[in-house]
Amino acid sequence: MVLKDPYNRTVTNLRISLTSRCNLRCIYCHAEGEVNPKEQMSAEDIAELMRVGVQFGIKNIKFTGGEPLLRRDLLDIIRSVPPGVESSMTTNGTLLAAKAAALKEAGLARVNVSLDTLRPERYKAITGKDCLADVLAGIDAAIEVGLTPVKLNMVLLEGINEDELDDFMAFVRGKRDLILQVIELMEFNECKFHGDVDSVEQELDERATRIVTRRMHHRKKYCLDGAEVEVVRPLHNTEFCAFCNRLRVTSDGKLKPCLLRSDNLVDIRGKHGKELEDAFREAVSRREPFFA
Ligand SMILES: Nc1nc2c(ncn2[C@@H]2O[C@H](COP(=O)(O)OP(=O)(O)OP(=O)(O)O)[C@@H](O)[C@H]2O)c(=O)[nH]1
Ligand code: SF4
Ligand code: SF4
Repeated sequence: MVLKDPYNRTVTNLRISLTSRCNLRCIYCHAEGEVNPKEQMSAEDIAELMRVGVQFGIKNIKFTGGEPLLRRDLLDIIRSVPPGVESSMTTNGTLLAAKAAALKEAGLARVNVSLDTLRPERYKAITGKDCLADVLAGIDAAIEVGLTPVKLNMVLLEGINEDELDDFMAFVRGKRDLILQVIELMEFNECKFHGDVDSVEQELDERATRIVTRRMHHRKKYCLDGAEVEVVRPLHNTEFCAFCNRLRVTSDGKLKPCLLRSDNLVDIRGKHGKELEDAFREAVSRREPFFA
């Protein structure tokens, strides 16, 4: 049975934050909208939630964080993804190289890697750590073992990396396993680095040889000179919200109907069986497009 919210949006995508911890300190981090959680869902609770989700029509599961690779039981969690469901993970990539093969073997389909710059000194300025080489090794390893397509998540930051768009396109050009995602910064805490995604879209509109509209969020995917570029522009974008099919789960066990709201969460801590199913239905019924 596939659940629909009151705005006729089906929910097929479950995004589970596995931890709020991270080994980086990005200047713009929104921590998936979580505010200092103290608890963490157990692997067993996550497995049960995924089974309930599948009962209600979930087809894709995304593991996020913080940094999901910091969870010691990550492989167990991936192994418990129900059959027939595609699982993927968004990671900062710093710890990926050594773990890519095991992730693939456990059943993970693909990864998205956060990478805002290809220049070591900028990487350190943005994330607080001088470890760009580790991330690049992680991307190579992910491609090598087939965690593909690997999407590079580049958050557009004014005055910091807007001049690197062509470098990023050159980086993904001709590599069928690599997709560039240019992401609009979401300002949770007054952040002054909001890059101009509209101009990027305009430029891509002019240069692209093919433009595809994805079902999810109606995101645009541009093909140009052998490079594939997707633009993620959520702010004040009513179409993005109208085609949102995602339900989030915070690392401490709350269903979160919208990334940008924290006032309508459904607590699932200690809930099992019928109670958990009811909570799932309740969370879907609380979903509203943020920008309407
Ligand atoms: N407002 C909003 N932003 C989102 C949503 N989903 C993803 N984003 C933004 O998109 C960025 C990239 O998301 P990822 O976790 O890498 O995954 P994705 O690109 O959305 O999903 P896939 O294409 O399935 O890999 C996130 O950091 C958010 O900034 C959403 O539902 N609402
Ligand atoms: S890698 Fe992601 S979770 Fe970690 S600090 Fe950066 S933005 Fe936040
Ligand atoms: S802002 Fe909320 S409703 Fe809009 S796309 Fe993001 S999660 Fe969905």
